[in-house]
Amino acid sequence: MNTAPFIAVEGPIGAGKTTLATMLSQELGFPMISEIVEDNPYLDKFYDNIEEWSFQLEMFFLCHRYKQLEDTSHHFLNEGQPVIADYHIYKNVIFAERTLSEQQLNKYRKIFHLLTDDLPKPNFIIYIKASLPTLLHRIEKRGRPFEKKIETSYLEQLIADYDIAIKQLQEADPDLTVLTIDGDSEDFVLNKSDFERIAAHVKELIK
Ligand SMILES: Nc1ncnc2c1ncn2[C@@H]1O[C@H](COP(=O)(O)OP(=O)(O)OP(=O)(O)O)[C@@H](O)[C@H]1O
Ligand SMILES: Nc1nc(=O)c2ncn([C@H]3C[C@H](O)[C@@H](CO)O3)c2[nH]1
Repeated sequence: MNTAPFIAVEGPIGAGKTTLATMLSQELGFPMISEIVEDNPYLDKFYDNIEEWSFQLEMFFLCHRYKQLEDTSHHFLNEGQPVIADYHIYKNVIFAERTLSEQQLNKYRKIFHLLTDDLPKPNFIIYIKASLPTLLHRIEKRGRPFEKKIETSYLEQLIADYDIAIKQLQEADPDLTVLTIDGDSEDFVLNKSDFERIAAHVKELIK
């Protein structure tokens, strides 16, 4: 079990996870681990045809995150070095439940548990909640070509899935601290005082 702070920034697609995790990593001086996007060979295909490519994509994310968290455990957390990540490993399940068929999901769950049960889990989650218009605006602003195919209904479902999942994680682990940020009203990119308030809150929590 890791005792050093392990912070995960979470929230639906485009909520600002990577942006906030990067800013906090600089502010706190913690190394950051970040998910693979541009070099992911399946994302483009997946958004073209979710049914056809979901198993490949979910397995790709799972294997990539597994390796990253194993390395993080060896090199940082086991050495008492705090870490910040722009994802929580449970994100795999949130997406898999939304994208896989029942049969695929049964197989996936077994592999997920085999791979992740003994991995270090974050003791802090910064959950960026944001509404559909905010997410659509940020995804458009970021301009990844393959994300132009994202359906509004998919995003809407993920917003609801995230609320449920964060609650479940909290209920399952009394030692987990969740800091929820209103991504619609708090603008940590353009408003310096918003970021300073979030950073001060995080510093207080991990003291
Ligand atoms: N609080 C904010 N105010 C304004 N713009 C923001 C804010 N947070 C993020 N952005 C912008 O929104 C876009 C998406 O942010 P980012 O890539 O950090 O999201 P993400 O949650 O990591 O996305 P993904 O789920 O795809 O990994 C970026 O262009 C970023 O600059
Ligand atoms: N299906 C699916 N499963 C995941 O575990 C997952 N993690 C991230 N993503 C998508 C969201 C962004 O478009 C892009 C970058 O975060 O990748 C995922 N998609």
